[in-house]
Amino acid sequence: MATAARTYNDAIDALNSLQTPYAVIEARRKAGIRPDATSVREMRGYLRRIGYAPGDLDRLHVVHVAGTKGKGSTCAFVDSILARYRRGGGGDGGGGGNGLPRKVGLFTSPHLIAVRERIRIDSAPLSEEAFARYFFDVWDRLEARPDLAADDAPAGSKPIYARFLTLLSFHVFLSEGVDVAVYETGIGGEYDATNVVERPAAAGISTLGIDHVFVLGDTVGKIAWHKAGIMKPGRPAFTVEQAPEAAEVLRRRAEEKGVDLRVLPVDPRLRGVAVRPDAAFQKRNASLAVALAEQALAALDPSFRLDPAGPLPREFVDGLEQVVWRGRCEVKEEDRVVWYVDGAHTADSLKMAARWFAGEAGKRKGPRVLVFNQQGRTEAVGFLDALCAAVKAADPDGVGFRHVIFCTNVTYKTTGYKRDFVNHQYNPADIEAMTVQRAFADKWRQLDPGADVRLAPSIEEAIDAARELAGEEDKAQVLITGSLHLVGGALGILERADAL
Ligand SMILES: Nc1ncnc2c1ncn2[C@@H]1O[C@H](COP(=O)(O)OP(=O)(O)OP(=O)(O)O)[C@@H](O)[C@H]1O
Ligand SMILES: [Mg+2]
Ligand SMILES: [Mg+2]
Repeated sequence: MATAARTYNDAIDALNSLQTPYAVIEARRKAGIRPDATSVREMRGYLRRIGYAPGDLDRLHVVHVAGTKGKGSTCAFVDSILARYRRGGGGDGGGGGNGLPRKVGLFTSPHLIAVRERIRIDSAPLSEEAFARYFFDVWDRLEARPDLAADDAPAGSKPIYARFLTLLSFHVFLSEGVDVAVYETGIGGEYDATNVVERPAAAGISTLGIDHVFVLGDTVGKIAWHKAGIMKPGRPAFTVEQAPEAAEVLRRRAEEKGVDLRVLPVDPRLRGVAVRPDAAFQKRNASLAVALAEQALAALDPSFRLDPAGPLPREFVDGLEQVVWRGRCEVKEEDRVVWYVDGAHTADSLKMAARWFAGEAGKRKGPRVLVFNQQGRTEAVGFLDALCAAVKAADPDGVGFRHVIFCTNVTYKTTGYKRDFVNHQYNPADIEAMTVQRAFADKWRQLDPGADVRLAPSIEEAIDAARELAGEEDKAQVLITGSLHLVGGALGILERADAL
């Protein structure tokens, strides 16, 4: 990388060069190579190479969140609550002086609209300028000290995409004086890049289910083992009610580690708090967030305690009710279309999304339309049954989706991918031939022979096609779901600008 190239776009190009190519992923899969403890050792090596020791991360009072579903939502709730306590910030919590957060960091994945939204300070995505500057700091430090910690991180090497971003977040937050940072794990927990954090203010495990089977295992128990890896001895840990197999693994792992793991029911203090959507899963996320935010505030001010008998302070209520977490259960209304946008991409979360859409769209007339993709995951064919059935069952006419459009995640018809969405991890030949989309279409025709099933080579063309499907009088009711990349691209197109 030439040192003259230093813009945001240059940073994203450099970052994209750290993606593991499709061929390498395939080779590893075939050889059965899974991540193991070397990944965290490697992270420690890189951390040292960019100038930090794991103990430096203690200054961030990290709230660490793992889980199959609801990680991002839980993190967003915690961030939004903490924002109300920021010194000089939002609510009247700002007057208190000591013991309040000065700056709050938020690290989430994947991104919806732009890479830089994964690293936020005081809820705002890092600016392009700051992202580029910090990005090349880290890049240069890695190159300047190739030999340091060569045992853990091979000399001359660079960390892969997600690990680089995690290192970048530490550099950003420590440089900016962040004193509470909320961290979403990438994949799993035990071997996740974020697991270099040794003394979190609190760890939280959201709802467990099946995802990333190749890396984490094919049962909820095996998956729970990985997620449990973020719990640290002597540090507070929380989870929500889980499937029995998962609950048992979490309990055992907590015991081994000497962690007092608290299993939270839906918090009764949420009664009367308008959490959106008004669904059980979101109340579980909110319950977890309340406990995590309380621990974070207590880490800065040991006298901070919520009244267990309730009610929640205004700051908590506002934080929960006013959270902004885009691409999840979003509704956007146009002249001829109501768009329902949700980034669900696992079997369980797609069921939630279908139920949510069926409930909302059920209040209106107009043809129901599905825009769906899930690139590179053939098992997603199996997610379509529940989606089809849930929407059909909730339709008084028993029709369900009248039109179904399967598209790729290519953003635009003519110019291809937005830079932030370039993905080397999928087989380009499959995208070109629309292999997965064809398999989805075949499946849907079996599930519902009455539906009009189509393919679209890009998100833009899928949206154009959906707009044509509005009834004479009634707006088309369009659910866009299956992939966060699809949803992010769609929001960018619908808003004709970066939705950031
Ligand atoms: N606790 C939950 N249980 C089941 N589904 C959920 C839960 N929380 C959220 N969802 C669904 O999953 C979608 C993604 O939520 P969120 O971004 O919070 O999850 P995540 O764990 O960060 O997922 P990702 O794997 O994309 O990082 C939501 O739009 C919603 O449909
Ligand atoms: Mg995931
Ligand atoms: Mg997420």
